[in-house]
Amino acid sequence: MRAVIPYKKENAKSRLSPVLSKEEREEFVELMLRDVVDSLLCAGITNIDILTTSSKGVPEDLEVNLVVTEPGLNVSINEYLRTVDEPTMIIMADLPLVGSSHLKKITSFPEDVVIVPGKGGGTNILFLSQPKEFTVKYHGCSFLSHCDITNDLGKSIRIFDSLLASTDIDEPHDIVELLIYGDGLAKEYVEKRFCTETGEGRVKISASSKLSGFI
Ligand SMILES: Nc1nc2c(ncn2[C@@H]2O[C@H](COP(=O)(O)OP(=O)(O)OP(=O)(O)O)[C@@H](O)[C@H]2O)c(=O)[nH]1
Ligand SMILES: C[C@H](OP(=O)(O)O)C(=O)O
Repeated sequence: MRAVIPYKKENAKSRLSPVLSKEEREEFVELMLRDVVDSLLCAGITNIDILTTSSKGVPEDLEVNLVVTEPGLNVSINEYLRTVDEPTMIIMADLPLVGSSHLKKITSFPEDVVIVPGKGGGTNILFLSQPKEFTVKYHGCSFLSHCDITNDLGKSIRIFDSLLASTDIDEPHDIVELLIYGDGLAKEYVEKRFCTETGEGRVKISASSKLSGFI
């Protein structure tokens, strides 16, 4: 079994630009990557490929294999899948709330394809028992696309339903979940910059006292 993490550091997480500078986002995405790698290793998944647009963006101390590709998420993953012959987990780098217990559970299901939905119709994790046959289609409503692709292949499917595994950190309000439920490096990073604001309705983030203003 192996895992592949698509990873682009350059100008990462542009949707967080209202609350983090380019340098901060690039620092933050690296910490989220470290959290994801840590969860994989804790789950016993040690064969980890990072599919990256530049080897310079990946910390040298991580125990991973680098696969450097041209930009383009779908094309690079689909090329990669043609080269693998064992069950493969495609896991995004922006999942600091995913824990080893989720990953162990995901790899224990008997279905051909396990999908962890992402917020807003995305796909956070795809676990493929036969990756060579599968073609991914990220962006748009990729969750439904991946269900359709699985059905068209005549494969069985399991949807893994989990708040923490389904929370990808894309937009400023996602940082609330990281502040509440996180326990890794990415959580430490946001704790220094933001705090939670409680009132009526959902918890919000605001800039911590060292920074100014509400978000
Ligand atoms: N290898 C590779 N990975 C990518 C590419 N684009 C995004 N990724 C990774 O794919 C995953 C999901 O991407 P997004 O959530 O859209 O992340 P992003 O592109 O940094 O964020 P936005 O700029 O806000 O869209 C993350 O792990 C990214 O690091 C790419 O062109 N190539
Ligand atoms: C890559 C994309 O990520 P999102 O933009 O939903 O974070 C998806 O899951 O299809």
